[in-house]
Amino acid sequence: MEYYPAFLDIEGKLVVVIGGGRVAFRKVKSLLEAGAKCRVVSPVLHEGLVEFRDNGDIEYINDVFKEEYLDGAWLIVAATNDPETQDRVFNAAQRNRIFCNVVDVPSRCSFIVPSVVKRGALKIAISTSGLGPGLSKNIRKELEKQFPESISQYIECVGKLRRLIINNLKNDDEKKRALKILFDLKSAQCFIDGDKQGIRQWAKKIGGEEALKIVRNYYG
Ligand SMILES: C[C@@]1(CC(=O)O)C2=NC(=C\c3[nH]c(c(CCC(=O)O)c3CC(=O)O)Cc3[nH]c(c(CC(=O)O)c3CCC(=O)O)/C=C3\N/C(=C\2)[C@@H](CCC(=O)O)[C@]3(C)CC(=O)O)/[C@H]1CCC(=O)O
Ligand SMILES: NC(=O)c1ccc[n+]([C@@H]2O[C@H](COP(=O)([O-])OP(=O)(O)OC[C@H]3O[C@@H](n4cnc5c(N)ncnc54)[C@H](O)[C@@H]3O)[C@@H](O)[C@H]2O)c1
Repeated sequence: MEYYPAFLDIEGKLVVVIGGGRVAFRKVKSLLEAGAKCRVVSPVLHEGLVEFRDNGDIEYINDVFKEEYLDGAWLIVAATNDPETQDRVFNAAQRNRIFCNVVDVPSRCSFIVPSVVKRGALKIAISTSGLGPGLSKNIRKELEKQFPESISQYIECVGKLRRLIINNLKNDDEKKRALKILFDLKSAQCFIDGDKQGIRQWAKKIGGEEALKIVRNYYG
């Protein structure tokens, strides 16, 4: 299967999760982190989901799957341990043209969930197209070592400096030159190492005093 990778704006949109076990909990957790509204349908709930329910983080329906519970969904996750229910959820989703993740049958997923390295605005999504989810997880752990938390500040700086370049430099060649320096990965290493002098030199080359002011907010 050749998948089309994309990042979804799921903020405030309803995702219906059928099933309330460990896998449902993992999917709900990441959906909530992305700002989705979650409706969980299951007669039994994993302890993490009980906590979400008690905190008012999810809408909980204490019942077995019924098609009407899919009303209003942008996405559906079928995370039960019952193959017949998984089939019914998938068929209803197909009929209604709603993307559906069937956690135990890759061939019945109209979307699959990647493993994700999260470093502020930087998200590195990893998938094996369903061949080895455990491998995706281990690749994530390796990449997390290469991209420590401090890289989040670098990404924030890059965003601000890029706006500065776009707003201030009208000459195409100058803009290109500044963007090339901006995106040079050597500067990422300066942030990882806490190399203030390197960061200042980088900023100065990009946009002089104005750029320096921006990075000073992060590194004095
Ligand atoms: C990435 C991650 C995202 C997430 O779930 O948030 C994710 N699975 C994760 C972990 C994980 N899943 C499984 C294990 C045990 C080891 C192993 O089997 O490998 C572990 C490891 C663990 O739990 O430690 C078992 C498993 N998974 C699927 C099946 C069904 C099958 O393959 O037939 C079975 C067998 C069930 C059984 O045996 O009954 C199916 C899928 N799992 C996917 C995603 C999609 C493909 C992703 C890709 O393209 O790589 C896909 C197709 C559908 C989907 O779920 O979207 C998350 C890691 C998050 C992280 O920590 O970074
Ligand atoms: N995709 C993945 O990442 C992944 C990882 C591990 C396992 N799995 C597979 O995912 C499935 C779920 O795993 P789990 O560990 O969460 O299982 P689990 O047994 O902990 O949970 C299953 C849940 O489904 C609910 N349920 C059963 N029938 C239902 C129905 N008709 N309507 C609503 N809810 C119903 C149960 O109440 C329970 O809460 C299993 O088939 C497992 O093999 C997938």
